[in-house]
Amino acid sequence: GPYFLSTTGRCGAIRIMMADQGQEWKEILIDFADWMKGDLKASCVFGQLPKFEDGGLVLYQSNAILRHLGRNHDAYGKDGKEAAHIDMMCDGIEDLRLKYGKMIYQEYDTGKDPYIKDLPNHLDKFEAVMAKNKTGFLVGDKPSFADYNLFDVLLNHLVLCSSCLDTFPSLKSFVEKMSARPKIKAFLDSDAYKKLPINGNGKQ
Ligand SMILES: N[C@@H](CCC(=O)N[C@@H](CS(=O)(=O)O)C(=O)NCC(=O)O)C(=O)O
Repeated sequence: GPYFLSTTGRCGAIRIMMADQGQEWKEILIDFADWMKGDLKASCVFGQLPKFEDGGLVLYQSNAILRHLGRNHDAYGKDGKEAAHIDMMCDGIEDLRLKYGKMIYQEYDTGKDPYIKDLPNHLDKFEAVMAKNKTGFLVGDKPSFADYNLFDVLLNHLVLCSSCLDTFPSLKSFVEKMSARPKIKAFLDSDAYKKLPINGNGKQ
């Protein structure tokens, strides 16, 4: 099965997607001291983790890994139009992930409260898409890699602010339904998941 060298920040959606598909994987969480020695970093295409290996395939870039899993597990839409919309949603989620990461890594103490205050202006966009699609997923009528990506981002934001979905019923229901999927529930309840920090600097 797949094997990946992970960091903390951008592997949550990958793990949840593989868990939901019943895929076993091996994972090495690289610790900061080892990383700072530099030789592993020098071997990474972009000098960054996660690194994902699946048979002979070696991939970097968390969203490319999600798309690879989407293609291989029928989680990339039923046709080109759905795939395009799934790509669009994944890119929108990436924009939110970048904002969240900037706050976490660069300005947590001063930026957390303003970030939480502004958060509804970003979550309302995903609420509208989820409410309009009516299937309980972002695009089409079954989970795509964009759904696993959104689910991970929302779980992280619920740790940051437990009430952040209280005014977004479609997103709240989405999180409840995804959390209740048997293989995801088992994974989220596992010690392996619980011991993982959300972000590399320990802030959440
Ligand atoms: N666009 C890349 C970004 C990867 C990235 O930022 N990796 C960070 C770790 S994390 O933020 O994803 O947790 C890293 O390797 N940082 C170490 C370094 O840049 O030396 C992706 O999506 O995978």
